[in-house]
Amino acid sequence: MGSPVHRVSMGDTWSRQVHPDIESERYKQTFDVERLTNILDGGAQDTALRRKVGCSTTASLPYRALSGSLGFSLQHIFLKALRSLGSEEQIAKWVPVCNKFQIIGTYAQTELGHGTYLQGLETEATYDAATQEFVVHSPTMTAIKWWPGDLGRSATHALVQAQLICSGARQGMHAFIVPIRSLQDHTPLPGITVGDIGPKMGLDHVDNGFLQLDHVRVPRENMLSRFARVLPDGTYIKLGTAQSNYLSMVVTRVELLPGITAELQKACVIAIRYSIIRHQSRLRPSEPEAKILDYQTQQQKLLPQLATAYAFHFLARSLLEFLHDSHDAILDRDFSLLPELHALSAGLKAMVSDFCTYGAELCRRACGGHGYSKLSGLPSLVTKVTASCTFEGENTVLYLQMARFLVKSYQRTQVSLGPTLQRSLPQSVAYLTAPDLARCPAQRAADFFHPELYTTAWAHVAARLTKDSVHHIQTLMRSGADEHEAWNRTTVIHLQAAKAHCYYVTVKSFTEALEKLESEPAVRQVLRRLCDLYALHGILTNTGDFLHDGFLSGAQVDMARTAYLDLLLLVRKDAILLTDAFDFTDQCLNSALGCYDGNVYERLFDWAQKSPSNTQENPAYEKYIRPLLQSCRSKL
Ligand SMILES: CCCCCCCCCCCCC/C=C/C(=O)SCCNC(=O)CCNC(=O)[C@H](O)C(C)(C)COP(=O)(O)OP(=O)(O)OC[C@H]1O[C@@H](n2cnc3c(N)ncnc32)[C@H](O)[C@@H]1OP(=O)(O)O
Ligand SMILES: Cc1cc2nc3c(=O)[nH]c(=O)nc-3n(C[C@H](O)[C@H](O)[C@H](O)COP(=O)(O)OP(=O)(O)OC[C@H]3O[C@@H](n4cnc5c(N)ncnc54)[C@H](O)[C@@H]3O)c2cc1C
Repeated sequence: MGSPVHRVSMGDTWSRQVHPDIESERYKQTFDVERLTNILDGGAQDTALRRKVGCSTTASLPYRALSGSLGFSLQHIFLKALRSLGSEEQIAKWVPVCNKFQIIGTYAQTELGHGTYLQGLETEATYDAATQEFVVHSPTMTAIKWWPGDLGRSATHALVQAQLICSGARQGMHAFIVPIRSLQDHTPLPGITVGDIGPKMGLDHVDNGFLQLDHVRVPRENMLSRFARVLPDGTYIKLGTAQSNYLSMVVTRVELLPGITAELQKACVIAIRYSIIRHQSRLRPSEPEAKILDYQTQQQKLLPQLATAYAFHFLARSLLEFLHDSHDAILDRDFSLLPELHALSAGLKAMVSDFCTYGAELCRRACGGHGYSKLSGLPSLVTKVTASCTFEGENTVLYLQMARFLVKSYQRTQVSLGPTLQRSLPQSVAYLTAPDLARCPAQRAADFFHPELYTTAWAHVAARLTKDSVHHIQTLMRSGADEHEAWNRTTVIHLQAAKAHCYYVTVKSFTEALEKLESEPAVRQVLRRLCDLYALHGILTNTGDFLHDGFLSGAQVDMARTAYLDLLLLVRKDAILLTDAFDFTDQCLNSALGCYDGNVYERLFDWAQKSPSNTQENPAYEKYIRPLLQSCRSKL
């Protein structure tokens, strides 16, 4: 019995019955799907709430909970920046008008010439004490704000990140609320040149725009002043750190994780359901054509992606909890947790978006020709999730921020060892001072089904790569390179260390989530297999890192592979139920391949016949085809 949300439509006959191939996969329930959905949502009441407010999937709830009715849009990012960087008075003034959509906000930071390097942003906000205003200006063409979402046609206000100039000095990047369109007729205000940046790879529903500012004046009160203030006479009061005004990016990177993960979850649902319906070739000449999910290579393509989608769900939840636990302290200017929060938000946003993009494309390719059809829902999903590798911070740059944190944490262990250091090292890098196993203790394949064993293995590799990167820098500096050159010539190793650390954090958060499921043995067992699969898949796709110093032997890699291949068979049995638990509606999936009832071919044919090219006159016939055919006939 499917969950309530999945009553199949009462349309055509084929849409009234669930395809027997899918039905048979749901018949053998080894765990309660609805219970798993509840766990993903955070409880049965949360599932009911989500279904009631129309959230499409379990990943939506953290979003909705965070952003209220706004969903994840630029208005949400504008609001988040306001709450992070604004004073209580500014929050009280601007949040209500945002929530009532009396204004439409966007977050305008990136410029034509700079996106990553924030210290290079050129937009200026010069304080004029005579009028107590800031003059916000684009001094060069490369200073034009470029990319902000909803700026092209929609936004009425922009949160403009600009270099503050006051007290005769440049004070660095600060945030200013700048009205850009009239609330009466939506026309650009004086000094504002605004428009759309043109066609993009995807996300066509978002009007990314440009904004050129020509000496636009805004009142002193429009500089967000939680972490810095400008007094009426122009005196600059610093209340935070140089990077305090970067806080809203930290928050957004964390809050994007559920939405990015949902794209991989959707891709898995579509590709796995399709792989049950699609029969192609024969496993044995004497048998009927096989479900393609029964081929080990198809399992190898899709099931680690399913495991990743679950791993990232629990990772996102863990990081959201860390954000909630630390955010209030940071707003109160206790920045002790900010370095770790920044490093985690940067590195994990990079990893989640990288792997969700890779996984979504793998799911698309695993559907063969129909995966290339837009009717599958996969091409637009891939182009959408691809954007997340760039927006909110380009991934390489963000991995390097994580690496910077690892290097600094390790260098602290080099200067002073002892119990006080162990306590003071941030929790996510505590393994840097933990006693390190030189060799993996595994004696047989089954040993790799122990979370402690593979978590330790990942910690070992992350620690080794971090140490390698530090030693590489030190070697280069001993040979005469300065710190900047040494850093740059080590960034390839930094990236390896950051990625291994992110994998370790993900495995750890998944195992910790499982520890809380003692009262759900059946669900816990199926999730445990996914955790095992995620960890072992990572080891087997990075065996070099584990073999490098002999931590794993070749024989042990063979054991891990045996365990992994056995897991594929076990997870395959529950694959459909695990995709059902994400609780996507057919409408949300928007896929002829991924519908709950599995009637793929009927939908493909029905949707194809309804596509515009089949419902409108053929524009090419009169102009090209008929003249061509006639001219060829006349020559016969
Ligand atoms: C798939 C779809 C899913 C969802 C569906 C929704 C679809 C529609 C919605 C789409 C939403 C997208 C909206 C997108 C918005 C944007 O893209 S906004 C713009 C984002 N831009 C960036 O992220 C810029 C990236 N660059 C930076 O963050 C910084 O320039 C830098 C790279 C971090 C460098 O910083 P900088 O100060 O220049 O120098 P460093 O020397 O590296 O750092 C100095 C110290 O500061 C610390 N630090 C850096 N950043 C932060 C931070 N954010 N918070 C706290 N601390 C920070 C850094 O660690 C250094 O500290 P020490 O090591 O102690 O010195
Ligand atoms: C769909 C989409 C929506 C967006 N929405 C917004 C928005 O709403 N508001 C907003 O302000 N911005 C937005 N952006 C802009 C986005 O934040 C920037 O594009 C992003 O931060 C990357 O910066 P960049 O474009 O300058 O890339 P660059 O930094 O120029 O990247 C180009 C290459 O340079 C490399 N590189 C750069 N610096 C370094 C370094 N220090 N070390 C090593 N390699 C480096 C990068 O790794 C990359 O390979 C959006 C972008 C997209 C694609």
